[in-house]
Amino acid sequence: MHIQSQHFRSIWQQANAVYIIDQTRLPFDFVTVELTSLAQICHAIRHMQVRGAPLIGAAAAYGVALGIQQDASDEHLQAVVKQLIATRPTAVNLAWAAQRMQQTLMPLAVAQRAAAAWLAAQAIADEDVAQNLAIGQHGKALIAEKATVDANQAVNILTHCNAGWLATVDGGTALAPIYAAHDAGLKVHVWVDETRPRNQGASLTAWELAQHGVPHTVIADNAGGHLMQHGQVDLVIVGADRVTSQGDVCNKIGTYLKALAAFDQQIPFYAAVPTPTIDWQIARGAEIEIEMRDADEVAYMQGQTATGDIQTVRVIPRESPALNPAFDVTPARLVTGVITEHGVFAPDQLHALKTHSLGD
Ligand SMILES: CSC[C@@H](O)[C@@H](O)C(=O)COP(=O)(O)O
Repeated sequence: MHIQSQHFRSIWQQANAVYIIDQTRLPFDFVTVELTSLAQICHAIRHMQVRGAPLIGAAAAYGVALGIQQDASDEHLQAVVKQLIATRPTAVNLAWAAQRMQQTLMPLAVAQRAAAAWLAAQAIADEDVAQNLAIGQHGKALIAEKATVDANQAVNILTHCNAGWLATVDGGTALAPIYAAHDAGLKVHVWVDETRPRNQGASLTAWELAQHGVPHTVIADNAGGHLMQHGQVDLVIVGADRVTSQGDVCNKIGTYLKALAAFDQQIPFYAAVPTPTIDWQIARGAEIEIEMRDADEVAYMQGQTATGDIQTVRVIPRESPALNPAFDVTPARLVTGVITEHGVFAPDQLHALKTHSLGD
């Protein structure tokens, strides 16, 4: 069976447990995991069994629900929220979702909170799916504009990291317009950046696109600029972990270099994000905390041997240190537009969304 977003969400609740797809096992094994405690949710977020800004937001919401089942007092609820927010610093959806859970639950009687928490988490998950569907429709129009130049030629879209349905509850952000265009019969082809060090592009985006039947090619992270120079990229669409109020885009490390090359080649560069990814508290991308992850993620790579075994191998000298900043910031001046569930906005027009999102 081809596994597509319509068969699975990337996270779901059943009885008093939460289920996820273990993304550290893809593309080789499709494994679902049952999580029954706050500690297990925190571990899954930290170790990237679940990852992607919208998905870790939803995971945090379900984590609050799991964390308060035995004790829903004010003190414990606040401690649970704090613990979840500490798991990863950069994607703002995590703090947004945990804080929204707290704001929803605090006014309720303590005895009502455990049950209400499941409903509140479910609402966050459902909203994410609806937002991504809308992003898909708005972004599809941008792809369709490119397709009208020559309907027989595929529109070539470059993406970085994984911002597909696996990075969200369902539907994806950067991949939502691509799925919508492909499903509507438009010819698309996706250049998939491998996205070292964790290879979310090579392992996850490529897997998703293959399952969905979307034509794509995996490229080394360094190939994008060359392809742009040779007219082989029509537009770039990436996701984001946080977008500031003035439109600076924080996304997986390496995104900035793609934006620079796209700008130089006058290729449109879009970030696709649901509004919970916009941080209205921060104007400048320099204010965002960039997660520094374990250097071993750079020093080692995981792969499958010809006989099917999964192996982890070291790829740098034993004596060489490594550094692993997980995200970078693309300044607003390099960003053509931000594709949201409410439409496409130039970075300097994003503020028009503020009342919308805060009112949500
Ligand atoms: C949809 S989130 C934006 C993505 O492009 C990407 O940066 C991302 O998935 C976050 O990275 P990860 O470190 O895998 O959680």
